[in-house]
Amino acid sequence: MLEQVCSATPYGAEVRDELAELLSETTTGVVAPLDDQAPDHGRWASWTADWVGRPWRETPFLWAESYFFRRLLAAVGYFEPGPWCGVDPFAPMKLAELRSAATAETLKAFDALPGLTADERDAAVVQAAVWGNQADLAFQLSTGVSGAAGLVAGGSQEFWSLFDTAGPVHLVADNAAGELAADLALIDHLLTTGRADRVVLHVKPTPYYVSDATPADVLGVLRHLVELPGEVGAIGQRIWEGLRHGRIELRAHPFFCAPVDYRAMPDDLRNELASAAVTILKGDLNYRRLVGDRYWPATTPFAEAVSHFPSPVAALRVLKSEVVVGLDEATIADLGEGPWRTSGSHALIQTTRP
Ligand SMILES: O=P(O)(O)OC[C@H]1O[C@](O)(CO)[C@@H](O)[C@@H]1O
Repeated sequence: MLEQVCSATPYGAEVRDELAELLSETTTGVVAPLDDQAPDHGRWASWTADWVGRPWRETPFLWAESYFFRRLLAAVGYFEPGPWCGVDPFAPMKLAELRSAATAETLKAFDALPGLTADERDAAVVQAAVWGNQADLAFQLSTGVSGAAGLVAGGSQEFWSLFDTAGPVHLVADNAAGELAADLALIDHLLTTGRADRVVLHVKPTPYYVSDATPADVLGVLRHLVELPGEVGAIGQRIWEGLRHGRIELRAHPFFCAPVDYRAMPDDLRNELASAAVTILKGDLNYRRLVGDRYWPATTPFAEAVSHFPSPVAALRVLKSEVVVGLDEATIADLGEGPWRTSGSHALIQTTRP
């Protein structure tokens, strides 16, 4: 990943040296504190206090991944006044993904939506939002992604049955490019079918996990959509208007890049999500932060694992890590010992109300 970052942007020797030091520290060294004065310094000081000075290999994986991305941004001068201030080191990868043949195919598929029955449309937009999560650049770098084998839990009907109360729907997004386009199509469907009268879209405040969506990526995807013909262009236009008129709100709370799970949500975010009719959480990392990043027995009830969450929840996720709950014994027996938990070949839709 660090090599990709170096070849995607012509950083000078100083930045390249910082990245080389980060590689050496994270693979063989001990955790160093942040040495920048970015506005989030104080927050990170409390999240890192327990781990500074300890070997990286002893730190919890969820924490290590997040801190690695925070340190990577510092190393490329993202927070310091200078030429690289605010320059997203992953932007070239995200742009390439948005312009790729695979994304073009995903977007083209949305043109079929108007010709489907209402039930088929319901199923198609949920399916696109779930499997869009396969397109994840950090994951592709670490595994080389495989095909889609099937859902291990839930389905479109279970998902839609959750939308029977008034109030805003919150969607906590994951990756940019094709996945975000599918999420925007889902938001459009929520609004056009009257399942939601307002949607709040949460993205990351700063670049993260290579392909995670930031506000700049939302604009990039939206500009791409509105230039396309057909239904996908119409979806882009409606989302654009939704943002202009407040039916859709965009947020980038700092907690979405925090190295801790959702049990530690700060009060402002908790209070906001408490008013949600439903919160939709996309992707593997959000799932790990939702249920807790632990090797749970897979039969642990989903409702039990997410009982701390302040609103009804729908998790849409491709499985990319060992963490999974809410499966039944028969499904686990069918899946057997293979790499289904981590290969990206299986997905799930899980819902619950508090
Ligand atoms: O983009 P997503 O679906 O959150 O996936 C991110 C996942 O990819 C990895 O970074 C690498 O497999 C996992 O650690 C992480 O949970």
